[in-house]
Amino acid sequence: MTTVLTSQVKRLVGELSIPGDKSISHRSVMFGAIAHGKTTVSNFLTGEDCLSTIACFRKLGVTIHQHEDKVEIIGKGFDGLVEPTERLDVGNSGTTIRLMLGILSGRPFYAALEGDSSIAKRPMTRVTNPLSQMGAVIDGRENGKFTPISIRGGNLEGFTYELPMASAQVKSAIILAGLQANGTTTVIEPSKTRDHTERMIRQFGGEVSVDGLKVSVTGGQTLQATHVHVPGDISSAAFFLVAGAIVPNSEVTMRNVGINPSRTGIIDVMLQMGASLHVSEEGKDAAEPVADLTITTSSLKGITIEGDMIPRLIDEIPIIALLATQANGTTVIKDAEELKVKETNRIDTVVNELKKLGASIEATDDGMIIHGGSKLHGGQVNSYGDHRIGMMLAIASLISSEEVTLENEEAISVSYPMFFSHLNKLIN
Ligand SMILES: O=C(O)C1=C[C@@H](OP(=O)(O)O)[C@@H](O)[C@H](O)C1
Ligand SMILES: C=C(OP(=O)(O)O)C(=O)O
Repeated sequence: MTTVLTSQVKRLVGELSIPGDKSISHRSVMFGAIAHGKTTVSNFLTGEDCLSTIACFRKLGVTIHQHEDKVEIIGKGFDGLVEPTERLDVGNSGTTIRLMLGILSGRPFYAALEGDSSIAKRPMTRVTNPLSQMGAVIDGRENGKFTPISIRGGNLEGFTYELPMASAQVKSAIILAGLQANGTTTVIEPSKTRDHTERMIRQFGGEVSVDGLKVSVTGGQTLQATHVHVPGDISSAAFFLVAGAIVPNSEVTMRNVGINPSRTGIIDVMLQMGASLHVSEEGKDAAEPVADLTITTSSLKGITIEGDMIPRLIDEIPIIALLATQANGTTVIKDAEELKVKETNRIDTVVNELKKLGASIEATDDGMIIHGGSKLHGGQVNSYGDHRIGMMLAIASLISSEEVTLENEEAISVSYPMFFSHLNKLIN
């Protein structure tokens, strides 16, 4: 679908309640399914990715009731999962397929997994290799590299694995397998990635040991059902943080946003660039910290973003690139090769689409260089089916001097179905 976006907006003012965190919503269903008893979830994200996770676990025999953002999962432990009679369709969701492979690797049955045309291009050996080493039998297209993937789980042996890339999905898949393995499983990360899986193991009464970049679990633990209140998604809030910073005379407040330190790179980077961003009313929402965020328009300066900062803001790089087009000076983003294996190659799509609107931006092997101070003009842009690219372009349009049309706008409902209604609330 093609849509005409709103351009030349004078100011954004108001308050938003940001929908639930996508990573935590996926995990709430998965942990609810492998725990014993009735897990209840509130503020669940009803984005398409999380609905795919619910659909897959129903096919694995789990009873799940969902009404809007309330979910109930009747868990019967790992042993309660049954062989699915149909393929498991993960839609557009990398988190669903990779974490689910971790769970299935210890189950004594066969399952086949597939997703959409974007999932078909995303690398799976990063999870299938370590899970095979632990004892699962996995195959897939092109010698196991891509979907469709088939898996027959089995008796797993714990091991120690050094992650070749900073990936919370791979870390989580191995930990979920480790919970079913003989002995101890240890994952060593190159940089700290989001730790929602580790936090959730504890929330469900399990044990996990974390020592710097080393995470270990012992197999055979029994997890107990609990209540999960999902905090607002900082990756969704990021679009309005940037919008509030670059649309003149704006002031936007977002309530109850998750501020887990493994996710707050966007806050650190915006403050370093000179954004007027205020973090208040900090509290702890069960296992995860939350806060209210207020952004007002300010002048910004270019910076370098690299190293351990990258995993802390990996999904925010498209919107940070837009922010950088409005800063004084140059912003350099390095060490972000992982962007090439997301819903699209996000180095290429960000650079190509922002160029169409007049940005001065170039791709590098591991990131991009953005020269600030660009006046954006109108044009026809495309999300290429990538929700974060679609939302970044909708925010770019707010400061464009002419009409911007967006192709494949529907991708946005993967992570933020109410994105346009929230945006319109701030415009009016
Ligand atoms: O574990 C998770 O919930 C996620 C981890 C990240 O992916 P990688 O692990 O591939 O970096 C992130 O990009 C994705 O949106 C969600
Ligand atoms: C990369 C993302 O998600 P996933 O890997 O779950 O598809 C994302 O939401 O930006």
